[in-house]
Parts: sequence; structure tokens; C-alpha cells
Amino acid sequence: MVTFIIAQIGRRALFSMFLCYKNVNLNFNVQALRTLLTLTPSSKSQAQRRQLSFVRYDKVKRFHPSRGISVCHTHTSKSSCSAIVINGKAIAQDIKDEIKAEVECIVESGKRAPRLAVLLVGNDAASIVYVRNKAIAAHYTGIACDILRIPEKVSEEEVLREIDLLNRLEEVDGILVQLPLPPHINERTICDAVLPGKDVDGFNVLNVGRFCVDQKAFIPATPSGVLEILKRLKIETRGKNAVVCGRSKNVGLPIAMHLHSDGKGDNNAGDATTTICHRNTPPDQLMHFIKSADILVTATGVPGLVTADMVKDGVIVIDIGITRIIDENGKPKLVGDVDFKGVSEKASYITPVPGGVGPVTVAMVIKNTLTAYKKEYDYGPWNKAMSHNR
Ligand SMILES: Nc1nc(=O)c2c([nH]1)NC[C@@H]1CN(c3ccc(C(=O)N[C@@H](CCC(=O)O)C(=O)O)cc3)C=[N+]21
Repeated sequence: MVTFIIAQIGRRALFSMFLCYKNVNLNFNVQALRTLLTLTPSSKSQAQRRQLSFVRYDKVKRFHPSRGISVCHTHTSKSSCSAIVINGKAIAQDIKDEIKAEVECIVESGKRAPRLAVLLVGNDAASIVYVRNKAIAAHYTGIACDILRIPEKVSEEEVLREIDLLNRLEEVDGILVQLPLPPHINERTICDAVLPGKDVDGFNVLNVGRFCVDQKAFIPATPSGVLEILKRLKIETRGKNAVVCGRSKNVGLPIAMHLHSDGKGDNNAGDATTTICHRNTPPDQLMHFIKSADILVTATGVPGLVTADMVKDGVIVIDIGITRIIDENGKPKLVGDVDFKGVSEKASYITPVPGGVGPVTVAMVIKNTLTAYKKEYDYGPWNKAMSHNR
């Protein structure tokens, strides 16, 4: 194991060089995408509904599939309007810049930088991309990031030992085990082995439980990304109809948990009337619930699940589905759950795939790492008890 870690440290140096190179490109792209245009509201209600002070997060030109790019000046005929496309890359960039500034202050004051350890088991192509994105983001903000690549055939015991080691290392603030894990490894066992105070993924059952009862907790990156988007766009959720399609334990369920909670707890919850639809929701019921949604969150991985005829005018659409397909020209492409072209004609806001929730997810993991470093959440005896159990 020691040899393995030493090998990783060597690799890390190479990886940092790669990151430095990647970072230049990343900054360039993000800068190019940041539009600071402002809209001129045509009426007061429009200004209120669209939260115009925050349009810098949107690609202000409205997307209209049949007429190319157009700007809609009136809300009187909403169906002929098209949605504001939420720019997840710009939101992520802002979050990362805030983190970077804070980390700079920490380091200038003579303290060590925060540190994230990522365990990547096996060679899942998507996981490699996601982990790489997290490492690039960490590097950008000044947070140290170690990626421990572990062969697919590793035993559960071995992974638990690795986590135990990281739990005990004072200088490791955040631990993240990339999912999915190979089928012979129990994900619940692994997630629960991560010390709650270092559990930047929020997958440890203690964090899950605390989040459920709306106490301070690490909230998983994708749900907290969605919350951050809603918060930064100042989208009101209280009393609205929220529909979440998909009930996965790490995405759909926590998002619904947050949206429905009454807002009196620690996490500034949504207080929305929340419905969860899932694979056993009959199609007519799915149609019925989606039609009722003011805020629609989809996290199913079923491309084209939501079409224009299913949504109501002005719906806010957060698309978390991410599926790799081969398009009509034979090229690989990422798509969400929503028929973007059609639905963006009726929605008021919509997140694209890629470039929507994904980049914000990455930024939120990094933000959680800074929170872990600052030891903002008090886990009392849990943090130690879990460690001594091993
Ligand atoms: N322990 C753990 N923590 C996670 O947070 C976690 C995980 N396991 N397993 C898988 C999901 C998924 N996830 C994404 C991260 C980045 C993008 C992302 O960067 N998406 C880009 C596209 C990336 C690409 O090119 O494929 C985008 O939407 O623009 C997407 C999804 C984190 N997850």
C-alpha cells in the first residue's frame, strides 16, 4: 500500500503539470462564455419574473429553434417566447472564483491549503472525465487534489483500508469515492466508512440523515448544485409546485428532500409542494404531474423523457440527465432528459446539457472541501467514533 501511495505521489507531479496546461484552456473557454449583457425589461412583471439583476448567468439571447437566435421583448404571449438558457459554466466560474479568493487568504495567512483526496476505482470512462474535471477545478482554486487510482479488482477490504488511512491523515480535509463502484463492492459500506466531517460527497448516512432533518450537513454535489443555481438566479420556490423525475439516493431523492422541506431548518430549504415521479409512474400520471410543475427537475438518464407538450408555459427546467449518444452524423454527443429544442420554447428558464448543472456540480464538491477544511459542521462524537470503529 505504501508503494502504491508513493507511486501516486510521483504521478501527481505529472498530473499537476497536465492540469497547469489544461487550466489555460479552461479559463479561456469560460471567459468566452461569460456574457454580461443586460436585458431591458418591457414591463415590471417581466423584470420580477425573470430576476433581471441576475441575467449575467444566462445566455441572454433567447434560443428559438425555428427562428434561430432571437430576443423576446414581451411576455404577453409566452408561448411564442423562449427560455433563458442558464449558463452553468458561468455560475461554476463564480463559485470557483469565490473559493479561490478564500483559499488565497488562507494561504497568505500562513496556513496550509485545503486538500481533497479522490478515490477512483477501475476505468469507467465517464468517471475518469468527472474526476478529471474535479481535479482541474480544485487546482484552479488552489485546493490540493490527490487522485488515487485503484484497480477494478481491488477488494472491498482494501478500499476500506485506504479510506481509513485518509480518515486519519490530518492534512486530508475531503474524501470522495467516485461512484459507481464495481459490483463486488458495496457502495453503502464504502460511503459510510468516510468520516462524516470529511465526507464532501454527503453520501455518509450521517450526512444523509442530517440533511433529511434539515440540519447542517454536507449536501451531495448535484443537489447542492441545483440549489445553488436556484439561489443565484433568485428563483422563488416557496409555495411553488416542484416535480422531481427520478428518485436516486444521491440525486433525485435529496433534491426532492430539499425542495419540500419547510425552510425553517439549517439549509434554507425550498418549501415547495413537491412530487417525485419515477419509473413506475404511469405515463398519463407523469404527464399530469409534469404539467403541474412550476419547477421541473429531471434526473432519470432517459433522453427525450420530457417533451414540449408535457410542460406548462413559463416552467423552470433543471435537466440533470446526462447520456452519451451517437447523433445522426455518427458523432458522440451528450444529451439530457429534456427535449431541449421543444421545451425551451415554453420554459422561462432551462439548463442545457452539457454546460448546465454538470459544471456547477463540480464546483460544489470543491466548495464542500473548503467547508470541510474550515470544520464548519460540528459532528461531535460521530467523527471520532466512526474512525475508531475500523
Ligand atoms: N462520488 C461521486 N460524486 C459525484 O459527484 C458523482 C459521482 N460520484 N458519480 C457520478 C456523478 C455525476 N457527476 C458529474 C460531474 C461532472 C459532470 C460534468 O462536468 N458535466 C459536464 C460534461 C462533462 C463531459 O464532457 O462528460 C457538463 O454537463 O457540462 C457531470 C456529472 C458527479 N457525480
